[in-house]
Amino acid sequence: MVILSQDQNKPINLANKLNKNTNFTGIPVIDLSCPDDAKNLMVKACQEYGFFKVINHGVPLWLVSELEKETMAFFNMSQPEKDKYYPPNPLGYCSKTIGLNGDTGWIEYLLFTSNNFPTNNKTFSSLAKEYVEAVRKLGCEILELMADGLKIEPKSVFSRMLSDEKADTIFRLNHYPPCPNPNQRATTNGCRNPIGFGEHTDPQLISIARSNTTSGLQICLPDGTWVPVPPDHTSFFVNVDDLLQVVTNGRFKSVRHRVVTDRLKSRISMIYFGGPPLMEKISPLRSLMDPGEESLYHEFTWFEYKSYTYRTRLAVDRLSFFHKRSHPLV
Ligand SMILES: C=C1C[C@]23C[C@@]1(O)CC[C@H]2[C@@]12CC[C@H](O)[C@@](C)(C(=O)O1)[C@H]2[C@@H]3C(=O)O
Ligand SMILES: O=C(O)CCC(=O)C(=O)O
Ligand SMILES: [Fe+2]
Repeated sequence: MVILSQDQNKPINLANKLNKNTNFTGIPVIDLSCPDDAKNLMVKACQEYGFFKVINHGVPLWLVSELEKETMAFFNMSQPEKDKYYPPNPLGYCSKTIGLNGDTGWIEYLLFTSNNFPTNNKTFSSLAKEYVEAVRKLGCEILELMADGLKIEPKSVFSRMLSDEKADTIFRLNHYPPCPNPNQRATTNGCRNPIGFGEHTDPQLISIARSNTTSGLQICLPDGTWVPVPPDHTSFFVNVDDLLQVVTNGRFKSVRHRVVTDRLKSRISMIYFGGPPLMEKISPLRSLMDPGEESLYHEFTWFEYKSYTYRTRLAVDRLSFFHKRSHPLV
């Protein structure tokens, strides 16, 4: 097992010291050029960790690196220039504050929807649009493989929610500047590295992330151990989000994750959040459940879940509010 040393992101091997997760062999890697293997390995990864990396994904690398260049150019602008796109409300530019409920991080970001780009730079907005469309298609392909791997019909049972013209897509460009000053190194929950983005689960169905070569992303394993995700700028990292946990009646796990900053290097990440139409009703899929199996969650619309989410702090376990055992009468 690998965890982070106190000062830096240097991994230290504690496999013999902690008797936890000694069978964690690293982030699952799914090769999309072999769909028959991919669907089974994906289901396993979603059940065990709610997280995996995809390779041979088909998203053109030129598009990814051009968008990264434009993103860097945006964040390299002067603060007054960037502040023209502030406040996010909820879409736009923001620095240090995350959400509206008191969360902060060593981060600045741009948040927008697929057809609502906040800056007036034409190259930047058309690259972002093309990128979001390519990653949305990748998301549909991944969700179809998941349905296939779970042996449920139709294959589009999950992906139709991302391909719907009313799908609630959010796109986020994050910049984590280097954080050299120990006084600014806010720490949380036993994490001794400065926090870029505090721990949370993503509320949507799936999130698809790509970052530059700087490390920082960590995921929480089911036993509570945090493990670093080695960066890979040519691949995508896929998170199971809260809604996918609900529709699979808890078979897939929504992954808790966070980002720590680096002392010297800046980190850029681009994340597509695939949400369904706001009025989509979310509940466990009957076709997936065993005979006699009870639904773990109350039914809700994505609008209800999203509204609740945006009223809560980042680290809150939001799904428990909709869990029948925690709230039998809701
Ligand atoms: C503190 C918050 C930021 C967030 C909305 C929330 O109230 C709780 C969930 C957060 C999150 C996490 C995943 C995505 O980055 C995000 C855009 C989302 O949909 O939920 C953010 C929200 C945000 O940054 O506004
Ligand atoms: O920057 C990252 O890699 C992850 C950020 C994140 O979790 C988010 O934006 O929801
Ligand atoms: Fe996230």
